[in-house]
Amino acid sequence: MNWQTAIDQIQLLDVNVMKEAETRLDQLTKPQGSLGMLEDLAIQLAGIYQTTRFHVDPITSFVFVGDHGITEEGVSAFPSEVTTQMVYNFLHGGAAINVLTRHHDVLLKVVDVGMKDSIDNPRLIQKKIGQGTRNFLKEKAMTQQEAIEAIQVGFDLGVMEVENGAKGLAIGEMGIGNTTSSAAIAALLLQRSFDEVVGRGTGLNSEQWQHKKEIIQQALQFHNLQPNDPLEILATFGGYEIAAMTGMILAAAYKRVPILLDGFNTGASALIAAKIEPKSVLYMIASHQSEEPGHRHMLQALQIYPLLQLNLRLGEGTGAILALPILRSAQSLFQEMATFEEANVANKIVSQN
Ligand SMILES: Cc1cc2ncn([C@H]3O[C@H](COP(=O)(O)O)[C@@H](O)[C@H]3O)c2cc1C
Ligand SMILES: O=C(O)c1cccnc1
Repeated sequence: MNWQTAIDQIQLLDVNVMKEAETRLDQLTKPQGSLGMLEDLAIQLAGIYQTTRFHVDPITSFVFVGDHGITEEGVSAFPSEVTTQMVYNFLHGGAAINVLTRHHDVLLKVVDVGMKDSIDNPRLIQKKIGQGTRNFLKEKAMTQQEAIEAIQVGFDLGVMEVENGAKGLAIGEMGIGNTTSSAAIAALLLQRSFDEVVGRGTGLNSEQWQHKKEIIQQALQFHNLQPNDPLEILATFGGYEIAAMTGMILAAAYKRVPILLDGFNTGASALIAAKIEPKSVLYMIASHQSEEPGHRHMLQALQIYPLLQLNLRLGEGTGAILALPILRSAQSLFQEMATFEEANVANKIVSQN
């Protein structure tokens, strides 16, 4: 299915099931609202799945990989070769996302959407659209057609995963230089200052951070785009992996499953998805708030609230998997707690006089 056609079918959450969930939550043996955001989560999940008997497992975690031409400008603390080196690490099971997905029983899939190099390994899903993006200080990172195709990659993988039984999707990325792409997207879409949305990525010092801000400022001036054309913004400043994650978000909304976001780069994909189809936001779960300063502003603009704040600044989908126990807990509490009536617990304050 073409994603541009499919998104017209994205629906709102089921408000009737959400009301049913809310009523049940208020009958459970706890003061009303005392499970805080876990209650909001249970209600959101019921609305997404259109049933109060929802199950969030199995969840599949995707890492989308792409290289970035903007690395020529010295915007990352690491050389761009690290993208490929980390893909070998993913394939051998040694990266943080490998450990977390193993620990939490989640299937991990790694997708080459736009690496410079190619790795011939059956465990790497081959969906290369281009060999790294172009340097967006000088030209558009991708053509609109490339961006559309990269969105389709993520969309198709998401749809297929849900059709094969996944009840939820988690996204993450690997691509040296991609926080520069995401910061440019955020600066434009959020209309915020460079100090607010440009961070230190993998660990720039103050001088390098200043340089990164200047590069982004120059690039924004050079392309001079308006904030109302998400595809053009994505093509100009984005990456193949950022586009593919946008596609997977749209697929989750289309197939009515939750999409667990991670940090700053998934946030950029989410901003683009929200501009393309605002209803997609209803299916998003903000797992955590990253150390990248712009992430907070992204989540605020999307009006989604992070479950965790662990000072993570890694990516790969790590924060998404760390939030999974909270989703599972929300589900179990909602479905297994006794009601006041079942447990014979008084649910009204007894007057003292
Ligand atoms: C060893 C290593 C593992 C990573 N895993 C994720 N990232 C993260 O850092 C990169 C973005 O930061 P910047 O824009 O500063 O290059 C992305 O690949 C992101 O996923 C990593 C970075 C490194 C160095
Ligand atoms: O917030 C993130 O996900 C992040 C931060 C720094 C580098 N890469 C990713």
